[in-house]
Parts: sequence; C-alpha cells; structure tokens
Amino acid sequence: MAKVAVLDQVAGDLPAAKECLLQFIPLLLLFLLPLFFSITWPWRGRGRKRLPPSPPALPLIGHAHLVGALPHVSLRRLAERHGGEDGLMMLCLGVVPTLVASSVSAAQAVLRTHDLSFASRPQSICGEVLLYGPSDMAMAPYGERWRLAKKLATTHLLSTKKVHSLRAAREEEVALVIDKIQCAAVRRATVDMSELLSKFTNDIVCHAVAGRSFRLEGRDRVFRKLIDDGLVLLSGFNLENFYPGLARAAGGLLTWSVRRKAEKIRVQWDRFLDKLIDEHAKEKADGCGSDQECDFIHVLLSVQEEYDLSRDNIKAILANMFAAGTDAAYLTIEFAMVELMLHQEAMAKLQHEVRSRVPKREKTINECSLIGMTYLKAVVKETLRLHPPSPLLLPHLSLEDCDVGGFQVPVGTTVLVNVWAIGRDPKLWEAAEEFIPERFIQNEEINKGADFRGMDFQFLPFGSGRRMCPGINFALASIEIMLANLVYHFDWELPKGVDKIDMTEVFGLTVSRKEKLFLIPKTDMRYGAVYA
Ligand code: HEM
Repeated sequence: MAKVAVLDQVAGDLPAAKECLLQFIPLLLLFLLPLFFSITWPWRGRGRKRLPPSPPALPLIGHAHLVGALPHVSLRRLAERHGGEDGLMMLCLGVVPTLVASSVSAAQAVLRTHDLSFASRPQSICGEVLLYGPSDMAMAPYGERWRLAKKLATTHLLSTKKVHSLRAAREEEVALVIDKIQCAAVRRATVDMSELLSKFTNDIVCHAVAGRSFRLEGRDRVFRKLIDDGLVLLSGFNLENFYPGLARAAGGLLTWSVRRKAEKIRVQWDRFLDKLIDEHAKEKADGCGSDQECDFIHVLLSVQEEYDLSRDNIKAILANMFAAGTDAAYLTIEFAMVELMLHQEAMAKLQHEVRSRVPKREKTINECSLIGMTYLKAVVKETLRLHPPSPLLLPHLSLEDCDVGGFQVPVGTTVLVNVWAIGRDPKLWEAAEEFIPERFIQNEEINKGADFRGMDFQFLPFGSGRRMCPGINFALASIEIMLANLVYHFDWELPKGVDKIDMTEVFGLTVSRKEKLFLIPKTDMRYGAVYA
C-alpha cells in the first residue's frame, strides 16, 4: 500500500510511468542507501550529544513506517512506549529529524521557553507553488515577511473590532441556514449537516474576505473544490516531506507530478484571486469606507504600501484566510453536534440555557444574546479538547540547535506538538475520553483556569506563542452563533434505522470524520414556530 501511494505521488496518473518506476526500484534503492546515510550522518553524529529518546529505526525509512493513517493517534502510542518521561520523542521520518512533544512541559518548552528557536515552518514544493513563495502567514518561514503578514492580520483583518464589525454578515448567513433547515423540518427531511455547515463557514469567510458570498454567483462549489484540492496537496505526511533533499534532486524529477498538480490549482487560484482584487481596486477608486467597514481585500489594498505588499503577497494572505477560515470552524460545529447527539443530557442542558435566555419565537438569536451563555462556551471548549481540528498543530521547524530539557535538538528539526494527546491525557483530565462540558464551569462561570488562548499548555487547540492561530475570535464568533441557533430552533434526531454515529477520522491538514453527519430537524413550536 505504502509503495503504491508513494508511486502515485511520483508517477501521477500515468500507468506506464508507474510500471517503469517499479522496475527501477531496486536500482533506486542502491543509489538511495548511500545517499540516506550521508544525509542522516550529521544528525546521527550529534546523537552523542543526547538526543531525545527514539524507537528503533529502519534504514532509509527511519520511523516513517510507524506513523499510521492517523498520525496523532500513532504518535501518542509511540510516545507512551518510547518517549521520555518529559513527553519528548525524536523520530526520523524518512530523513527528516522530527521532535514530537506530547506533554504539558514539552509543549511549553517548544512553544514558550524556546518559542523563537522553533518559530519557523518546514518548506515544501506545494507550499512554494500554492502560497506564492510561500509569502503567506501559515506556511511562510519565520522572518520579516511573515512578521509583517501576521501583524497585518492581527491588527487589521482578525482584530476583535474587525470581527465584531462582521456581526451583521454572520447573522445574515445564520438566518439563511436556519431557513434551509426549517424547510427540511417541514418536509421531515434529512439534512446533510456536513455540507450545510461547511458551506456556512465558507460563506462567512467569503463575506469577510470579499464582501460577498460566492453562493450568490453560483461559484461556491468550484471555489470549495479549489480549497479542498489545495489542502490535500499541502497536508503533510508524504514522500516530499520525508525526503525533501531527494525530492528536489535531479531538477525535482521525482516530484514533478505533485508540482504539476499544484501548478494547475495555482493557475485557477490566480484567475480567481486576480479577478477579485481587480474588482476591488476599481471599487477603491470610488472610495470605500474605513478599515472597519471594508472587506479584507479592501483593507489589504489600503495598507499595501505601508506593509510593502506585492500582489503575490496579497494573494497568499487571501488564500490563507479562505482555507484556514473555513475547515476548522466547520469541523468544530459538526463535532459539537455529534457529541451533543451522543450525549442527550448535554443537548438538553444546552437547549435549556439557550431557550431560557432568548425570548420565544426569535427569528435568529443575535450575538448580544450569547453573552453569559456559560454552557454554550463550555460545550465549544469540550469539543475542541476532544477534537482539536489540527491535532498536531501545523509543523514547526527549529531555526538553530537548541537544548530542550537537557536534550539536544538540531537545527532543521521538524516539530510536532500533539495537542490531541495532551487534551486527552488522563493525568491532566478526569475521565479524559468523556465529553463533559461541566469540567470547564466553576461557580456557574466559565473556568478561566483552562483557557485555550495559548497560556494553558494542557489545552492548545489554537497553539501558543508566535505561530499561534490569529483567527480565534473570528472562529468562535461563527461557531457560537451557529450552534446556539441550531439548538434553539430545533430538536434533532438521527435518521430512521441509524442508531449510532461513526467516529472514524481522516487525517489531512485538519482531522475530520470520515462519514458525513446526517440529522433530522424537528421544529419545537414554542421556539421555531415563526417559520411554520
Ligand atoms: C476552530 C477554529 C480554528 C482552530 C482550532 C485553529 C487552529 C489553528 C492552529 C492549531 C494553528 C497552528 C498553530 C501553530 O502551528 O502553532 C493555526 C494557525 C493559523 N490559523 Fe487557525 N484555527 C481556527 C480558525 C482559524 C480562522 C477562522 C482563521 C482565519 C480566518 C485562521 C487563521 C490561521 C492562520 C493564518 C494561521 C497561521 C498562523 C502562523 O503561522 O503564524 N484560523 N490555527
């Protein structure tokens, strides 16, 4: 299987090329073995300086064969068996030295104590092609360009003030979703919640970025596919990530298929983003309002000189916003609904909180009503503890040799922080595998002791430190308003004949459930009757 998957990457869709490569594999191995030892030799030499503990490795492959289809799960298992007591473990994935941090102290060492040393990102061909250099925020190496992009995002695009100014757009999109569900409820139809929620978060992002939803132009499907295809290429565990030097050798011959796919997507992105930027540049000539009233493209054009942004820089930042803004938020709402369906007492408690605080027959709950909804916030936190959308964060990269807890971590080491494992560590959390939102509530208030804003290293769904997610407020605003409306207006049932929800996961840049979530909405006449 692994051989076929790697061949697929190398040879793409050409059967003849695959056949040819199969014949050359023994020859290739003969060539690769000395290369492998020469590449990994410096790293092994440094082993004398006490690297973090590792499982036994195979030549050429290192520990890559130990990482399964769900890396966060297999890395937890490996760390339990082979990692140090302090939660540090060193792997060699292909030829790439990889530090895995699976405890509070290890996460703190990497993301706080040595934040600057680990503030970069590993580079990839797909990142280079799809993210213009990369000159974006999420995948760009640490440096001045990244610093400026992050400052721009936190002060202009994703600030609390800006997120607040997008309130009307969020409420408008929520009303559309509730309308759709209401139509299904009248027909007693089953709703594809995965599709509905992913469109919702995508429409919110499009509204924020471009001032409108592409649904209105019928372009939302094409656009969504573009994002999905790009994310598949960018998501981590593949041939190029395990053998980066080799992938670039011989003029990138071995990765030409992946590069070709990335370039095809990039052409479509270019066409799409250039059109949007051109339209906005024209509108700008007519005068757009202040920062707070404008969509992200207008804001980027207005600070273009101040931040020395090329058109490619703007496109890279926009690509980040579209991609990062859609998936994680939608997955959180979906996982929250799944957990609430599996824990009906929690669903009843949430419905009671929302329905008792909002006047009956409200068309949509607005954001002011969410203030003081402690249980709602606890449900969102508990969902993010059990199902962080990026269970290993995004990979970090060490910029220099670094001493972490008495171990030597060499420059150029990829770093994965297993926040999924930390969030389920029974030493840190009582009944760690159970969905118990109450754990975040103390004296009827949301427990400040376990916050997810990067200060509490046992709970890091958004990361911490320099590379932390800048989109927290943006994401929470969409998640909370949508979830509150879903449980206020409707009671929910599983489709007839379905008595359980499949929790099998799929790993990519984010982790999602393999199966879609289908639910049947029922209008509670006391609350949702306004539509009936
Ligand atoms: C529930 C929703 C979300 C979760 C759980 C989440 C989580 C994360 C995580 C774990 C990282 C990587 C942190 C690291 O590597 O240390 C990240 C980075 C990032 N996120 Fe989010 N995110 C969410 C929503 C958003 C939204 C809505 C946006 C923008 C609209 C966004 C934009 C970004 C960007 C630009 C980065 C890269 C930051 C950097 O490398 O400096 N995220 N996010």
